[in-house]
Amino acid sequence: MLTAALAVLCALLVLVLLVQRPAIWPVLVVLAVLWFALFGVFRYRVRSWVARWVCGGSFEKSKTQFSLEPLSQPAALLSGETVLWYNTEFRTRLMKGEALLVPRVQKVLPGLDLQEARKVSGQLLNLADGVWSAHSSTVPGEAESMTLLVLNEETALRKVEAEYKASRPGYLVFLVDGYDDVFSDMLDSERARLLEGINRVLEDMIGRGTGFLRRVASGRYIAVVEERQLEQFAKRGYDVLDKIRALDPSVNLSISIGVGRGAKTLREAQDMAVQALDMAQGRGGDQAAEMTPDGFTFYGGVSHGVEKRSKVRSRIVADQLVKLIKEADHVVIMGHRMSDLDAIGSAEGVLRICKICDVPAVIAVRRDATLAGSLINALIAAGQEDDFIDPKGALPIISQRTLCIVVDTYQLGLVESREILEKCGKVAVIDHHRKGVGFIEKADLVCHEPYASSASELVTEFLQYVGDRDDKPNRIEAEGLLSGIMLDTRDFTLHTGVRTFEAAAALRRYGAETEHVRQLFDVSMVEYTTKATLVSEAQMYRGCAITVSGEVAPEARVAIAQAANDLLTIQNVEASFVAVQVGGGVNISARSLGAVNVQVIMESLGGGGHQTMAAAQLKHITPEAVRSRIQTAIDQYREAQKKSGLESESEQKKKDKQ
Ligand SMILES: Nc1ncnc2c1ncn2[C@@H]1O[C@H](COP(=O)(O)O[C@H]2[C@@H](O)[C@H](n3cnc4c(N)ncnc43)O[C@@H]2COP(=O)(O)O)[C@@H](O)[C@H]1O
Ligand SMILES: [Mn+2]
Repeated sequence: MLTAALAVLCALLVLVLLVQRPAIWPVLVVLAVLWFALFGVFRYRVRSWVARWVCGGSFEKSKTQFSLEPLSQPAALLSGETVLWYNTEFRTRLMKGEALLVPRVQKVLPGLDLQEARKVSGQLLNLADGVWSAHSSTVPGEAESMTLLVLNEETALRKVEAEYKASRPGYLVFLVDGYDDVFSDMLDSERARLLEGINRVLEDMIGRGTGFLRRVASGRYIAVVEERQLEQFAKRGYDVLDKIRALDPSVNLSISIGVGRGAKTLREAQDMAVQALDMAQGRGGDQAAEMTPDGFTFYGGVSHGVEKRSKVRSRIVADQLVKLIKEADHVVIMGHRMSDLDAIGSAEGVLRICKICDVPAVIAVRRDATLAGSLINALIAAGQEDDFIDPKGALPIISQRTLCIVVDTYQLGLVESREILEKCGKVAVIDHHRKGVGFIEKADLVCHEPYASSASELVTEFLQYVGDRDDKPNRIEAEGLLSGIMLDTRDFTLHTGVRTFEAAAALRRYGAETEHVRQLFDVSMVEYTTKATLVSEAQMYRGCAITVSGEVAPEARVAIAQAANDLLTIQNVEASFVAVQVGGGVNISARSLGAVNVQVIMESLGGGGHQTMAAAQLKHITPEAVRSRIQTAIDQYREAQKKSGLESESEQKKKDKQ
């Protein structure tokens, strides 16, 4: 700064002199020529004079300088950030042989950060077509600080490192979704054509690299490839999913892919791939799930899943559940926070199984924070008040022999009480939600069926395999289970399979009255008016109805979910999003009729759920900001749909009009 100011001052003085005394022009020219000539001849000397001036006489021609000069690595001496001296290696390898007078170090070594270079690991720099590690040590002294900089060329080493990383093995498992269902009724020739198509697509995908692919069972393949190839797959969003789907759009053909990436060993990569496949399947299939040491990443999942469930498995799980219950001293059953009719209905069904097994059991529920108050009240009125306990009240009865049965959620973060879960010696989980991250690990029994409509449907099936003929739920319990099914299928309009109706028929046989079930859904006047306002304020965006609102009455929170449901009954609404301010944040309920996967959209906002019913809770944000986040998420989803050839009807119509 000071130098620059002095230079400007000198230039100004010379200018004034030249104007005042034009006669000195020739003298100035001679002086300039002399300066350049002397500088050319003595430039190395000048540099050493400057170095001596700054470093003191002790460096120039000192033993230190003589020892640094022949060093095989480039070395330089800096004052502050100015290069005062450098050895021959530095000049030839980093300055292309050019000798610069006191340049700034960042000019010679772009990107150098002296603080970084001072660390033990040094700083990696890309310089002169190579990779260098820079190490420095500084003698403090503010502007007069002295720094010794030494550089090591690591180009070859880094190439080996990059190659090592790029050639690490990754493991993939491919599974054709619902293989038996898809191929069982097909003509042999048709099956052969499709299987050949799948083989071709997968061989083409894997064959491009150095890896290999093997078919290990019907509809199941494994592959081992290099990391560089996995990087390409991820970059292309696992477009193999689209290619498989496109093989025959008239059949519901899709695959799920589990990928183990970044593992230390091949065995670990295989374990990760199997876990990831489980995740992809648990989320409804037709997607790729990558597992790395940092967690899961999902690709695809824009189409409908294929049902994959067997009654045999249901019976096996029922037997295992009974065994666990009989081994326990107590059973504590709980659902998710802000429990609903499915959580309490299925919990009550499990409680009936415990009663059949003659093991003491209770449902832990916060009665001041539930959406199933109508069902709880009906059960209390029927004399079953002892079935319920506040989560805190349940803690004293829990021992290492106590079994905790979690229903209607698999997520650790959503359970009614984490303390109960942690205190119980054993845990069983019964859930129907598509899988996301954050699930309860190390459960002794997991019944996770994303193809079931509800937890109540699963528990109704178990009840058919437990106890004797007369050991059945009573009328109110059956109505609770039926209300759970009706809640999650939106009165049998969505997510229903043959087994949903079989379960409903069984509940009817146990005495469930549909009129009573309907009454469990009755709303208060404030809930109804809140819902009506939310519905009336909706705006359309790319086939989706979006409502954004400020706070609603706390006792009318269920209206958020109900408004999202009701918006779907409006023509041309493929999905609905109701965003309402709750404290400093915003809660969103999202619903669809199946053509749009709202789980994927809500996941992009940090929430989750399943294909037709999902939600998210955003913190520290205004409702209007949420509107634009929802719209961006819809845009991204629509683009992904377009890429997969699964454009929605409304989007297609809009295009046709243009
Ligand atoms: N952060 C999250 N991460 C993952 N998954 C999440 C998250 N937040 C919510 N979810 C899941 O998303 C779906 C939808 O939730 P929702 O709040 O929009 O709707 C649930 C209830 O509020 C709603 N409901 C309860 N009682 C009634 C009623 N009487 N009438 C209408 N609607 C009602 O129904 C939804 C029940 O969902 P379920 O428990 O999953 O069956 C949900 O899956 C969250 O778990
Ligand atoms: Mn629920």
